[in-house]
Amino acid sequence: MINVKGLYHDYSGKGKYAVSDISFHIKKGEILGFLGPSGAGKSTVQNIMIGLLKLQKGEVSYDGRSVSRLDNSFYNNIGVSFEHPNLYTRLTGYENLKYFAGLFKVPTRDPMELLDQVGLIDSANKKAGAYSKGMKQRLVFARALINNPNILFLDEPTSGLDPTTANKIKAMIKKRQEDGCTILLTTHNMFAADELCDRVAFINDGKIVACDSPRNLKLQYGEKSVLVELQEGKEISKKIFFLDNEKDRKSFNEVVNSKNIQTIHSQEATLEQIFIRLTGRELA
Ligand SMILES: Nc1ncnc2c1ncn2[C@@H]1O[C@H](COP(=O)(O)OP(=O)(O)OP(=O)(O)O)[C@@H](O)[C@H]1O
Repeated sequence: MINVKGLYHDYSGKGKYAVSDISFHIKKGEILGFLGPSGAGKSTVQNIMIGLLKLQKGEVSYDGRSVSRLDNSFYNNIGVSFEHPNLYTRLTGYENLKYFAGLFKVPTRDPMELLDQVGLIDSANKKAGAYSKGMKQRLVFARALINNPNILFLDEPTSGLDPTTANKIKAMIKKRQEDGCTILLTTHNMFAADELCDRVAFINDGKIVACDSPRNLKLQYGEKSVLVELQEGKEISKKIFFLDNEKDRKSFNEVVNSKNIQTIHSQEATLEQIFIRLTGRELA
């Protein structure tokens, strides 16, 4: 569906690339996560993909059609939710959605229904300028869905939201996916990436360093280990056994046979631990 090949971008024009040799694809109905720290190049790629930044070198295509040849019909079918809200602050939440709905030449959603779904129905008639940061973010998210897009670009859709609201937004993203929408989700948040994405691309210093499903990344790069709580006399102790290590495996077997085990937990690597292992950098 979406194909990106050998993408480079140089803001300075002096051969200093903000992103270089970026290649990936997104299948129809798939959620691909872009996970990386600030300045890694996530927004640069996203902006080239939606035509906000000019394509300098490489290819970006939608069903075989190059981004440099896209017309208005493309914009009728995409939804974009940026991290930094760009809203009409003097218009109410409802008016913002109504205004944006009017820009599309395709059937649009009922603004009130969307405001309800993102938990803003009680603030529908308040000016967007008086909204809190999290409310603005939800309004921008609702705006991205107003035209029932086939392709969604979401930048940090759940950052800074309380868990209940974040779960609502995640459920809406999943619902869009079930309806066949293809989604690029950009985030620093490994939990959001793990929960929502079919595949995750780790991006660091303008390059993709790994791209696979969260499960495969964990299997390929994580260390398999188990944490065991043991009762020894009156004492309870904890031990970690790394299952790729033969000596640890033997000791683990002995412990299992000793019947002193209170609890066993498998220790799965997190996407952040794998990111650090691959890049030497933290996500935050
Ligand atoms: N308009 C610009 N002019 C010059 N350099 C830029 C511009 N925008 C981004 N950059 C640089 O390009 C690199 C990649 O930035 P980008 O914004 O794509 O990263 P990001 O991963 O999206 O970061 P964040 O998570 O903070 O949004 C950084 O070194 C940044 O300083």
